[in-house]
Amino acid sequence: MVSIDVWNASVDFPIFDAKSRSLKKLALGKVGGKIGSEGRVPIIEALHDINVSLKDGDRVGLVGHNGAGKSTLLRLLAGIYEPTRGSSRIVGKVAPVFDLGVGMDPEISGYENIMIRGLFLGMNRREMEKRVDDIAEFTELGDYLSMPLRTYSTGMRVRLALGVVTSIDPEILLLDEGIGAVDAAFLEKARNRLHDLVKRSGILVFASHSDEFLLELCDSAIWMDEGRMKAHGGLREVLTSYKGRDPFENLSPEMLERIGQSKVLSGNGGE
Ligand SMILES: Nc1ncnc2c1ncn2[C@@H]1O[C@H](COP(=O)(O)OP(=O)(O)OP(=O)(O)O)[C@@H](O)[C@H]1O
Repeated sequence: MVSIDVWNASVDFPIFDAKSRSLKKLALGKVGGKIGSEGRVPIIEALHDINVSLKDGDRVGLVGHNGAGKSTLLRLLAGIYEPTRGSSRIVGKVAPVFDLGVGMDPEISGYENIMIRGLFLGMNRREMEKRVDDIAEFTELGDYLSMPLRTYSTGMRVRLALGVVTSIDPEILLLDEGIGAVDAAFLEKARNRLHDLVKRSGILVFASHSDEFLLELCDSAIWMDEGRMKAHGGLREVLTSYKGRDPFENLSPEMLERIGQSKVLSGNGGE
């Protein structure tokens, strides 16, 4: 059984080379975590007193302004960051998808990169060998898959990365919004694969600024603000408080169909 538990966790980043004048300016800014200082070294408190308990089947969206702590929280949930204070326990294999390009080697071929990236995301060689033809077909890269990755355009790299990411079987899937950067036509094609991926995942946590993606993939949400959890609950209610308007209003008929009528009617994502 997969689960993530975080108790009273904080994550600090001490900044050893900060300049005092620019720091004053930052403290007045609207975005980012809280900057304090212990002794002479300024500390960015990226996360403060976080309590989360996630179990199999949870699909959680992470929302909040730039610098609110979403990516840091994802890294804490992945076990990449240890809490500076408090504690956490992660049960299950984590697939962290923070940057589609991570784990790609420009000097080796597309085929070899499919393998390497799959291993990085927790699959084994046999599992990847079974999937490679399907991924190759999805990317539509044809003979390019035998060429070194450095010869690819940005969009071609994203196709490859999305092909691999959507082929894995994750117990805990942690997604940062990089997937939003793909061109619309290809994203449309990736959409079904993305849905299937989420269906196969035990736990999903997805940081995104896109209502549309959140509505499609999540049913609950956490609102981060200055490193704190400002709200945690049903997707509709959290998005409404965060945005100041109901995201379910004025949805296009296609969108309504995509996210499912029951989710809209239940109001809180069926919680
Ligand atoms: N490695 C780091 N060193 C120092 N400070 C950091 C580091 N990573 C994040 N921070 C700080 O922690 C705070 C939270 O950053 P984080 O990247 O988690 O925000 P975010 O909500 O993901 O933002 P965005 O929506 O802009 O991606 C910010 O104030 C940021 O400056």
